[in-house]
Amino acid sequence: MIEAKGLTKRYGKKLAVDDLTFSVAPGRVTGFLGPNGAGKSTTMRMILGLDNPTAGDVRIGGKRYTELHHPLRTVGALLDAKWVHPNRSARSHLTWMAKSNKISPRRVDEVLDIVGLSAVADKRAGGFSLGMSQRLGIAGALLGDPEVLLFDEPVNGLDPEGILWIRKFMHRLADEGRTVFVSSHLLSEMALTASELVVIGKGRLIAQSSTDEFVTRATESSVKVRSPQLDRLRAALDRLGATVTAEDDALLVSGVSSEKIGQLAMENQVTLHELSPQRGSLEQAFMQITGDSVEYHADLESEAQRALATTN
Ligand SMILES: Nc1ncnc2c1ncn2[C@@H]1O[C@H](COP(=O)(O)OP(=O)(O)OP(=O)(O)O)[C@@H](O)[C@H]1O
Repeated sequence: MIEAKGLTKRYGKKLAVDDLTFSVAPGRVTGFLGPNGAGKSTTMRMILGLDNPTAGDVRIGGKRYTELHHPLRTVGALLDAKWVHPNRSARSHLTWMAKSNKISPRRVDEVLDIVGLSAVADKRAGGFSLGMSQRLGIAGALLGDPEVLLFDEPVNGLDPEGILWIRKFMHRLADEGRTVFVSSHLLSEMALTASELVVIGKGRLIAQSSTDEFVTRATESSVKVRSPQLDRLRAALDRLGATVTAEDDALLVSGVSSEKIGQLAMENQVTLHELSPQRGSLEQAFMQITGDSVEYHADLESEAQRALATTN
């Protein structure tokens, strides 16, 4: 469990992280979304004790990072996959990490196996592809068998196979009951990977909710209706004040729930061939929410606060 309360970081005049309060629960993958410069890396660095908050605090399992006796056994992180010394082999890099954290050298072979690098364990890390480097970084994060894992943009630059591997791996870690917090600006990827989202913009919290809720709340929801008596249904919808658009042999209705449309159809003896709520994509939701419109920001911030109030 990660809990941030009023987390704030100021660099000179720049407020990089502004009063962030959110929590990340175990047993699921939580995505950390925000446009470039939103403050994701700064937040992750504060979780890991690499930067001190200007105000507020962030705890892992109730403790600040600096209070953890064996940090690597509590929290593992992949921040930058390319920080490994290029002349070191994967095994010697991990052995060095294990030694300096009092972790049994046996664990090195275990994590190499978990991430599928056993066959290249003695090769120079400098010759690794990005995908292999990411796996090595993840092996390092797993060394202490930690409950909490942080990944900063883990799929950046990976090919589809590498992306799929990371996605499945995150799910596996969450299924093992771990807390998995992963930042990305690849929204469609997050929609497939994360079941929960923490969304920030300009250092501030915009939303914390399930991925489904986030998309439904942020994109205009409409309902597609097909019927052999569309004209009659349309007239009834017009009387109700719904917004109706004709689309091929169907109507797209917004402002009225699918339940209400079904009820209306029955009351007007209209046969329905389709009644399907249309969902927006995570991209649409994200662009709408983090777009530059100040008014919209204000709206969603209060909406986010309401959402938080109901979950607290
Ligand atoms: N050490 C620093 N000194 C001054 N400003 C900083 C420092 N680190 C970050 N910033 C600024 O703080 C803001 C947040 O940066 P941060 O890297 O946390 O964002 P991010 O969401 O991770 O962005 P990206 O997706 O581009 O990595 C940016 O405006 C950045 O320029």
